Amino acid sequence: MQKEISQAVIRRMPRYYRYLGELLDAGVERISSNELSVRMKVTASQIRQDLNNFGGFGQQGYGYNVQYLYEEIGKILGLDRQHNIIVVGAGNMGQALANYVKFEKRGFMITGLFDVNPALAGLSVRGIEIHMMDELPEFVKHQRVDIAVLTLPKEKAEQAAEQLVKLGIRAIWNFAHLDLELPDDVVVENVHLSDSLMQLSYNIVRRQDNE
Ligand SMILES: NC(=O)c1ccc[n+]([C@@H]2O[C@H](COP(=O)([O-])OP(=O)(O)OC[C@H]3O[C@@H](n4cnc5c(N)ncnc54)[C@H](O)[C@@H]3O)[C@@H](O)[C@H]2O)c1
Repeated sequence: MQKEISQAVIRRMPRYYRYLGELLDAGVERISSNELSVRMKVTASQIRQDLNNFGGFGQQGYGYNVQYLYEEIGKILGLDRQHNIIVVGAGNMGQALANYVKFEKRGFMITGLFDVNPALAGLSVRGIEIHMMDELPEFVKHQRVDIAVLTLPKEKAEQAAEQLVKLGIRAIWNFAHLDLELPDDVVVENVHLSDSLMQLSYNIVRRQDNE
């Protein structure tokens, strides 16, 4: 059985991946955990500990091979395979996500948008068609869907998620403002930009109070 890795470690992985990608673009072939720690502002021991969860990857006296580490972390994060995505709720947020081309570079392919507003039927965003919700069962029957993105009003999110789960979708990237609770075999990532904004606000206030 695979060793269970803590979610805290997993949450740090995309950041390693991003930094290593930047190093690769800059032509850096190898890096020590000390150098990486200075760039990333985390301790070298944290980096070693994190990467040891997956078997290390470093060599004593050599450091890390950037290309190798980048690819290995990519595999850990499942970026070595294609994920087909549908977007449920083709309003501002849904269309903005569909317009973002960089997801494709990482293997996340948006294959369809879905909505209930008949005014959007048959329109497309960057060549990706907007379908009506009642077409969803047929779509899912013919096309593999790995992830559903929820960008519809909060009040409609729970019901839509249940429908998606019934249709066999096992991963949900939820942008609606509620924390979805779904069966254990469904993975959910709730994204709340406003949480991040409130965190920023807290730090602004704290700084002002200390001035
Ligand atoms: N998580 C975040 O950080 C974040 C940031 C911005 C917005 N949001 C949330 O994202 C959601 C969408 O925001 P928006 O600005 O794009 O809103 P919007 O009104 O522009 O778009 C919502 C779309 O969902 C469609 N819709 C309504 N009911 C539906 C259903 N049952 N099935 C499918 N589609 C349905 C509407 O017709 C509309 O096109 C909202 O819940 C909003 O609160 C979240």
